[in-house]
Amino acid sequence: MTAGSGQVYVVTGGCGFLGSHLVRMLLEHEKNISEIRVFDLHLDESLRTLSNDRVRVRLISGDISRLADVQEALHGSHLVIHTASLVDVWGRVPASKITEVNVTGTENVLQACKEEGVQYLVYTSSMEVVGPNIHGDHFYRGNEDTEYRIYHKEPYPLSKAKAEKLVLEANGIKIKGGKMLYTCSLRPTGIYGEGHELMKQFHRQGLRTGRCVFRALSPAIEHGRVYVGNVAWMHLLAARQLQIHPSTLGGQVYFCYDSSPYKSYEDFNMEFLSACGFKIIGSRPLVPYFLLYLLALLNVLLQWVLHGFITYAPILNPYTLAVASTTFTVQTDKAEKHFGYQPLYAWEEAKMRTITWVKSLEVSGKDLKDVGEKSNYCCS
Ligand SMILES: NC(=O)c1ccc[n+]([C@@H]2O[C@H](COP(=O)([O-])OP(=O)(O)OC[C@H]3O[C@@H](n4cnc5c(N)ncnc54)[C@H](O)[C@@H]3O)[C@@H](O)[C@H]2O)c1
Ligand SMILES: CC(C)[C@@H](O)CC[C@@H](C)[C@H]1CC[C@H]2[C@@H]3[C@H](O)C=C4C[C@@H](O)CC[C@]4(C)[C@H]3CC[C@]12C
Repeated sequence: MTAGSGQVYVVTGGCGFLGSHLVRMLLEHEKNISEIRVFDLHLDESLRTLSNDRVRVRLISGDISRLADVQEALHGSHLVIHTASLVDVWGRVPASKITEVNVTGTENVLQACKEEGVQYLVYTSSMEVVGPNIHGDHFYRGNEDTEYRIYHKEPYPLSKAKAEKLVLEANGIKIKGGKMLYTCSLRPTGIYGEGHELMKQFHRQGLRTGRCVFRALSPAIEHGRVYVGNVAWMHLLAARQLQIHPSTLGGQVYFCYDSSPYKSYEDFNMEFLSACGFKIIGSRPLVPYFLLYLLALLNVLLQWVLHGFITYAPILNPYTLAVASTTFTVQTDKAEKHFGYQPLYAWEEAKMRTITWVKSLEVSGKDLKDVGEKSNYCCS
């Protein structure tokens, strides 16, 4: 197939953690495309070099919350994978900004699909549109049909739930050219893998404490995690099959899953950090929950006091503690049944790829210098 004879895909948020893996996945495994438009507020110029004689990678700088930017990016395209989002549960940005990007931005994508005659939209949603809620209701090996007391108060999950609802309701609407728009929504659980910003923070934090991770969460609380490569693969397959079987996938939601083990958030992270000599201290939480909650409240107070002077957004706050302390695991085969999804990467490979990347953080030495670590000190 010569360049230019295939389809044009738009990946919003294509320079992000998931987005950049998705662009590479499309380049490697999707033979029906001739152009990938990477639409993002913050461009990663290295993606431009991924163009080859078959597929052009075109970087488009734009703001998803500006309709004109989105219309221009979607003009003449065939399909949109909408991953752009402000992922913030730490109070880094105002709630209004999260709504503007995640909800208004999604409205703009839908409006642009309608006006530009783009027939297919795959939306990157999140487990958070379901939970966990702050009541501590566990979601244990649940699926897309599991009843759950959904309760959102925080801006981020609220925005993802609103955006997903808009996307699903838009399935089947008439668009320019008399065609119909087909949409589906993918709900990843906690994504891990090469480039995960939060893992970088945990690594840096661990270096500051002599490669010791002090257990704060009960090991009995399980959190579903999914490898970024498998999330990208599921998006590719959903995009492909939405075009072939729109009545099957249209208006549907799918949890993203693979064979990553069910573990507590901390124990799962140690699967990678232990390869760098990190050790987790304590077989059960070292501090009582009420003390952790008080620390979380103190962080909220400090964030409020420092607001306007500096952005104080520590990992621990009442919301992240509640989420981390509530089991949320999925067990489903809906994506396999509807569009033949099977994880592309087995757990062992996903683990080794992630370990290789975490180890590269050490080789870069930047983290070590930042925390003044002199050697590979390992706590006893
Ligand atoms: N990371 C996870 O654990 C996780 C889990 C479930 C779902 N998700 C979802 O996956 C998607 C990608 O998340 P991620 O972890 O890769 O986050 P990320 O922050 O790495 O990527 C988001 C991208 O969106 C871009 N963006 C933000 N605001 C924009 C705007 N106004 N206009 C255009 N682009 C904008 C950012 O520049 C970034 O490149 C999001 O929709 C998120 O809700 C993430
Ligand atoms: C300070 C400790 C208690 C520390 O271990 C807390 C971990 C906590 C910051 C994370 C635990 C679960 C994470 C969330 C989960 O993986 C799913 C998410 C959905 C996604 O759409 C956005 C990110 C997140 C909310 C993710 C954020 C970090 C955690 C709360």
